[in-house]
Amino acid sequence: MIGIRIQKKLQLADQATELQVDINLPKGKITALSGKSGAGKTSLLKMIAGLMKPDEGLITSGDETWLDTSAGIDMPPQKRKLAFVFQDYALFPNMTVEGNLRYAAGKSVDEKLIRHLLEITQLSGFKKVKPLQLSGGQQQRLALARALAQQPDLLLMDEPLSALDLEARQQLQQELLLLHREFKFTAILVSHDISEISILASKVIQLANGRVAAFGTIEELFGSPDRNTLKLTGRVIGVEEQWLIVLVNQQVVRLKKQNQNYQLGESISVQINPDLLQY
Ligand SMILES: Nc1ncnc2c1ncn2[C@@H]1O[C@H](COP(=O)(O)OP(=O)(O)OP(=O)(O)O)[C@@H](O)[C@H]1O
Repeated sequence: MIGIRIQKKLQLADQATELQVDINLPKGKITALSGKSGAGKTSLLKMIAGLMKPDEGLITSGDETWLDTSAGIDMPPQKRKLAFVFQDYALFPNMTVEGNLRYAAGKSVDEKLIRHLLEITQLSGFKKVKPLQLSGGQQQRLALARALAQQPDLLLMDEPLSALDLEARQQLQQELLLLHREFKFTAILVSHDISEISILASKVIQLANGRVAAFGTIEELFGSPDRNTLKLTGRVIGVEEQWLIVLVNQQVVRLKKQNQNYQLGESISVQINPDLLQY
């Protein structure tokens, strides 16, 4: 488990002047971090990574303490076992695809892991190619593979797929899911995309007014009728075994099926947390 308790004075978008977060991240799961622009999502990631100093805080990863301001502990970023994937791929342009992975793996290169990562991200045929010769989707796959080659305790992803077009994005979501099934890494995923969150994350942290406004499963935040939810009309655009894919407010949402009799194109009533529809 990764324990995160931080406090920092910040001028946030919704007039709040302090970011205060106290959460325990479940191990081996992807947790989504959502909130409006300027809510403090990137700042929170930077503090976890050691790139921004909180006024007060305690961050632990298993038995390791990454930060404890009361004890004067502040582990430098390179010592914290974490990896990043950002929107802009930040790859080493002068190294080949394989070189990028080897460099990330460090001194103790696990050849089997490198081969496997190349295979699963469909980059085996591009081993000797430099990143700039790859498509956007391939570059982002390489960025993901490179992050996993580091075998981090925590993977931080800040809108990793938002620069890609819809098709590449949906494909990468599936691959990310495959990679997660295989490697069971613990991750935080900043995303504004409800369908992406519902596909990839098992829990969602919602930041608002400098606080954790909600922290729960997708169903708890998106679909529970006893919460402060909005009733909207959506159109069924996909029917899966347990899930319905619904277009609502120009967004694609994945909802648990209530019964078996849904038709493609049918209008249905859905209940959604309104805060999650305002981006
Ligand atoms: N180093 C810093 N010192 C002081 N304030 C900062 C610093 N970095 C960011 N901020 C402020 O903190 C607020 C939150 O910014 P942050 O980038 O964390 O938001 P965000 O939720 O990631 O937004 P977006 O979704 O637009 O990326 C902003 O108002 C920003 O101006």
